[in-house]
Amino acid sequence: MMLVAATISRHSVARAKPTTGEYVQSFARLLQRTAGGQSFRQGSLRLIRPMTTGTGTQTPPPENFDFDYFVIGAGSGGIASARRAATYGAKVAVAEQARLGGTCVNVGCVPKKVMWNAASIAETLHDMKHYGFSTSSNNDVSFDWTFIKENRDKYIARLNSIYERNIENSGVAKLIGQASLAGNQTVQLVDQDGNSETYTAKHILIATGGVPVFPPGEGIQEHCISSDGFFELEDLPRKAAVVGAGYIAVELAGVLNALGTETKLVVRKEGAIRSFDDLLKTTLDEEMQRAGIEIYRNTNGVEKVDVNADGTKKLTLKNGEIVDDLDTVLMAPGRKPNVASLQLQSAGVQQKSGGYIKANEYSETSAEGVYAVGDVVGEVELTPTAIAAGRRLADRLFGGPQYAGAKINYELVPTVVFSHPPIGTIGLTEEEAVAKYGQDNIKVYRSRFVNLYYGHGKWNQTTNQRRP
Ligand SMILES: Cc1cc2nc3c(=O)[nH]c(=O)nc-3n(C[C@H](O)[C@H](O)[C@H](O)COP(=O)(O)OP(=O)(O)OC[C@H]3O[C@@H](n4cnc5c(N)ncnc54)[C@H](O)[C@@H]3O)c2cc1C
Ligand SMILES: NC(=O)c1ccc[n+]([C@@H]2O[C@H](COP(=O)([O-])OP(=O)(O)OC[C@H]3O[C@@H](n4cnc5c(N)ncnc54)[C@H](O)[C@@H]3O)[C@@H](O)[C@H]2O)c1
Repeated sequence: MMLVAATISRHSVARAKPTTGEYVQSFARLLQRTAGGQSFRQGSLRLIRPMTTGTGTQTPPPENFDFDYFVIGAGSGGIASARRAATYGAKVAVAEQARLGGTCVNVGCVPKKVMWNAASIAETLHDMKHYGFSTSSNNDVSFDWTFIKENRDKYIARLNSIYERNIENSGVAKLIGQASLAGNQTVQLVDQDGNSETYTAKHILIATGGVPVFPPGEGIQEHCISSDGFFELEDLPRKAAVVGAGYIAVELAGVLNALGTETKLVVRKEGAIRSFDDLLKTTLDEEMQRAGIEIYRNTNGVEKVDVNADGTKKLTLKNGEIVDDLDTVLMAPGRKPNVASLQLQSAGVQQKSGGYIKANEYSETSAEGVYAVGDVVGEVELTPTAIAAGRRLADRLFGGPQYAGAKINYELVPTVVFSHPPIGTIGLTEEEAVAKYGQDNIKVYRSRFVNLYYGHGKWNQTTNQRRP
């Protein structure tokens, strides 16, 4: 019993040493609070009873861990892994500091796809005349950004609730707060009021995802938004610059352009999505321009952002070009791992280039009993890979001998860019294949054809060109 109190005083913040009874009550209160009053599956929690080892490190005996599995981050990978582990009867907790569902649900795939759908409808409306449709005499179709934003936000709130129910129905304990590693097999959780609790777990999964980055440059941090900010926009921008050349840049530039924003895409080198096959990137480049996106090439990036007297923004690019009169500047130069709050060093978790967590194909980090999946490991930053890695890890840890070899393979992952038009790819690019197998061992088959959608009406048979 003394040992319980010792754990509390060691880990809890700004509190008098409680008695065991107080501890049990406070733990029960925390569970009530974090689980929204819902009860966990019977027997899913135990008291912390630490032992002092010869080195002074307190390590609970295995049978006394609070949880079999403590997952940090309730995003794509974390929730999938936690719920899978619970199906095997493991005692599981998932800690989340923000909204359930993580990046994909709140500021990623889901709201992006809602906007991609809106943009696709705008394009269909544009094409309708080729199919015999017409509107009233002035041919006007209006678009209400506020309407789509409010409905999108409501949909996401509904998804947050569905995630909450799914977690509860799986018997996983939901803990709200910021989690960090606190030494061997121990996690500290600080809630929004600053209260801190400590939990022990046999296995700890880090699934904390990533966050957008801003490149260095005068005025960039203050006057630009990231993809997170895009989903907070209250109005459709009149004129916008999107800086970046990856998935997010081309996807959001495509949405803005299709919905009516005068859109500039600013890339550092010759074009966008440079890691994709040449056929894909050149076709997309042509299509983006045809749709009206102006591409600023070989800019080397943004030097600075100024605000004009009328509140519009001016971009000065590193090649000297100016992009002026902008009401929105969206920065999409990549993301970084969300590790700042984790105290990785306290458990000996090593990082690699870019700050990503080093994890092997079994999702094991350099610290025993600590694992990492999803964007935080910086392999293939997609929702299905985070889910697959999370589930395979749970299978291996809790699913019995038939899953002893379960691991994640990041090769041959299909991927789609929700550009306009969308593009998809899987496996090596031609360039990578040549580098790997030699030019003589590679055969390339190309097929190019006019989609029937354009064949009728939109295709000018005389010039053999697409009509606007
Ligand atoms: C704009 C955009 C569009 C995208 N579109 C697609 C798409 O179409 N298809 C696709 O496959 N992928 C897409 N992605 C990528 C996809 O969202 C991510 O790959 C995926 O969400 C990664 O899942 P994760 O579990 O690694 O992390 P996340 O989903 O980011 O979850 C991490 C969670 O951990 C929480 N957290 C972080 N630190 C702590 C802490 N210390 N304590 C407690 N909680 C913590 C975070 O709040 C977050 O909820 C998109 C991303 C963006 C930004
Ligand atoms: N459809 C999807 O599946 C989807 C959609 C969005 C995001 N994602 C995932 O999220 C990840 C992050 O997306 P992202 O677009 O932020 O990153 P990204 O790594 O795909 O692209 C970032 C781009 O910005 C460029 N860049 C870097 N620094 C720059 C600077 N200072 N100025 C101008 N450009 C600069 C880079 O050259 C790169 O092309 C993606 O890699 C992808 O895995 C997937």
